[in-house]
Amino acid sequence: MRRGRGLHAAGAGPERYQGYGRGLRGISLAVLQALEDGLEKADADPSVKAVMICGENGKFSAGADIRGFSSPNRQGPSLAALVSLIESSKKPVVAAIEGIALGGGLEVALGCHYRVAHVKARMGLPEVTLGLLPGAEGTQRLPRLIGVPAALDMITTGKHISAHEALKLGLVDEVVEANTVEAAMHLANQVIGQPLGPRRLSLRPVPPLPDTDGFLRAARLRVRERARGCLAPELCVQAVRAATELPFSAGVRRERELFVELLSSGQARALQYAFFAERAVRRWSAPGGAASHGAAPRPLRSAAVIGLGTMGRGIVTCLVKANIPVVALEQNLEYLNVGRKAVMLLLEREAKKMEQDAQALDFHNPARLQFTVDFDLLRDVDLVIEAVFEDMALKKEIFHKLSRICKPEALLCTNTSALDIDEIASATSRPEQVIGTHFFSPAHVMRLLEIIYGRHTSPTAIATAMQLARALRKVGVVVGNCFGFVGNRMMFPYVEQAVFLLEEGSRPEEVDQVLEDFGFKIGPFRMSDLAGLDVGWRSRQGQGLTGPSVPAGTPARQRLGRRYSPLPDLLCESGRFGQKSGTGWYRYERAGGRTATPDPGVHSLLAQYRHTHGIRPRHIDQEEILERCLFALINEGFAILAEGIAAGPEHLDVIYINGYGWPRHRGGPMFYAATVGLPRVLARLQHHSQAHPDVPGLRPSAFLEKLVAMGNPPLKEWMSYLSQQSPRL
Ligand SMILES: CCCCCCCCCCCCC[C@H](O)CC(=O)SCCNC(=O)CCNC(=O)[C@H](O)C(C)(C)COP(=O)(O)OP(=O)(O)OC[C@H]1O[C@@H](n2cnc3c(N)ncnc32)[C@H](O)[C@@H]1OP(=O)(O)O
Repeated sequence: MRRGRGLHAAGAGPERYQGYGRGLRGISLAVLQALEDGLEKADADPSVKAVMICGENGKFSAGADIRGFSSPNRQGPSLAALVSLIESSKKPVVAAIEGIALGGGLEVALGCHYRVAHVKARMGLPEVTLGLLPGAEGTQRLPRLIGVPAALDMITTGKHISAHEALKLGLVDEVVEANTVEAAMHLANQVIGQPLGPRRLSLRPVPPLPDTDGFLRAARLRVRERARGCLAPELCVQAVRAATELPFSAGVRRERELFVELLSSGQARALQYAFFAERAVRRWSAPGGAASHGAAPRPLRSAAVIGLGTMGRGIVTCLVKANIPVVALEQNLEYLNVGRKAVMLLLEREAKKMEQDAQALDFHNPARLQFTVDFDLLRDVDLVIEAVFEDMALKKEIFHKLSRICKPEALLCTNTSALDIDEIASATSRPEQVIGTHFFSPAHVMRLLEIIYGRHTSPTAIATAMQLARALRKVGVVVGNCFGFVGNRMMFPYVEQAVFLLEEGSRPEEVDQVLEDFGFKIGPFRMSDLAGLDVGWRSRQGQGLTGPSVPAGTPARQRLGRRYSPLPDLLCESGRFGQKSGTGWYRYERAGGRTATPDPGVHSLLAQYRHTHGIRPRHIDQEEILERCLFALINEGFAILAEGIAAGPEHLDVIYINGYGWPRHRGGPMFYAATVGLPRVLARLQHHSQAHPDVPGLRPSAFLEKLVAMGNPPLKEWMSYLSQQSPRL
């Protein structure tokens, strides 16, 4: 056996090529070149009878180098040419797929005549998640191999499938549990001399459907609806349509045109930014120079959750799914039984979704999941997540108890969406072990975990909380401690603007529509109805903004010298709490219903309100709705960055994409601001601020002003313009 640079060759029998994507950096030009040279050599060498291609380090390939798309003409065409070269080889070529074969990696495998996969391998065409489509002829070969419905599903969702699924679909020829490379070599030896024509996918017809055109039209509508303005899924459908209507070579040309269209759309740039931002936020920094590279997490072998309300139930569910044994605690048996039933129901549902892995959840086993009212059972757990309702006194009481009962190294987390972590930590004797873990509802579904360090939180505690996020398959983002942290703090001015727009003349459904057309999953009013209007009402009462504690004579629409809208309070006072009560900003089919219908009752309440306060309603166009809501949110983002509450704009963007339904193809609010251009964002904020001088949220942040004065630098450089890093970081 000869060994070259990641390239292995056997004399007689199969030639073996290795070297796909060192680590996970994507297919490099060197690998492309090595494969091309090797294939040519193998074809020319009569002693070589077959060829086997495998990956390095147990991974076939993560696909093309995503960072290389900024210079696509260098890498792109040569990958497609390589796939064709493989397919046209006169000797059988077998792919040995271990680990992953994604994107361009799977397209290379599709160029091979046979594919053998390890049982744990995963395959997929995730280009759509990067705003692209499989551009190395994958949209033309895959439907020819597995048919239009299955190919379309893989290409438009980007999902990864298991080796067994791939075998079922006919994507691979064999699945092995032992040595994949040996099995591929064995298969290569067996097929030497067999005709290759039928194995060349480009020569095969696409398997017909009874009504291919109707199927594709329906698919296009379906993906368009799901995509919320993202182009890639729809163009993926068009590329697959080309496979059904055109000869292979014309289909490839169409695929390339569509690829180039996507590449230049701006959405691809946003989605690729989001991909790298999600990885960048894994690196964190905290007070005193502590950072991810210098902090090791503690092991997480067991956990406890306190409080089995909506959040607690979801948190227990994701801990069980992550194989972490859980003690679930409630304050009394009545609440415990209600909570237990709800958790079991959630877990049954999750088990059903997971199908073959359901057994592994084993949640009826008390060693895996135990329900109790006894705090003493928390003595030995590695981690406690308190998830009771937002009441500072209650939380402090619980943390005081925890610091007496739990072992000294236990991580003490509070699931809060706004409360002061330092104040909660002050109730314990070990504030360095206290950290905020802000889960998003439903906690077993939403990917975001906002991790909030307090003044005394130790680097080990932060590292352990990040480890928790990873174990739960969530995106953890480390942020500083302030009211509302990052996500909710940016949300306040956004929602505030939405309500002010209602005062001035808009209707809830108009505002929601504009923001949903922008790409948000749901607009601010539908969102408030879903979350429950009483939550904010209670919080405002607590802050003394509404209710009996407001001093007599306070103007109805003013608090502390700034504009205030009592509209949400009025709704709550009339029993409109959102979905749970059947009425809120919309009306619903029943209490707990989910279908929002514009409510004439709200329209007349608004008319009455404007009349009472002498507001003459005006028509507000879409642009103003967008600008006032989004730029207010972005403006708060700049203030957060300037205060050092987050380490960079990527953190804010990842939080918004994963926790607040911000459209991923717009890259997050700060990326969006960069796309719009900071000078324009500033100018429009100045304009709206002049029109509404009593709204501080519209007053441009000094950091935004500075960035504009510095010539609108690229987002990557923003943080270097802060005169000094905040003491928090
Ligand atoms: C103007 C004229 C133009 C004409 C052109 C016309 C023709 C065009 C032809 C184009 C050919 C297109 C070919 C193909 O269709 C396109 C592609 O292949 S796109 C890439 C598809 N692949 C992916 O999307 C996979 C992305 N990666 C992942 O999903 C995950 O990383 C993983 C592989 C599942 C592994 O997950 P983890 O184990 O959790 O590891 P990480 O995610 O942390 O990754 C580790 C490290 O690796 C980096 N990385 C991973 N994949 C890539 C990649 N494909 N490219 C570059 N870098 C990658 C990742 O960023 C991490 O880096 P770190 O953060 O640690 O620095």
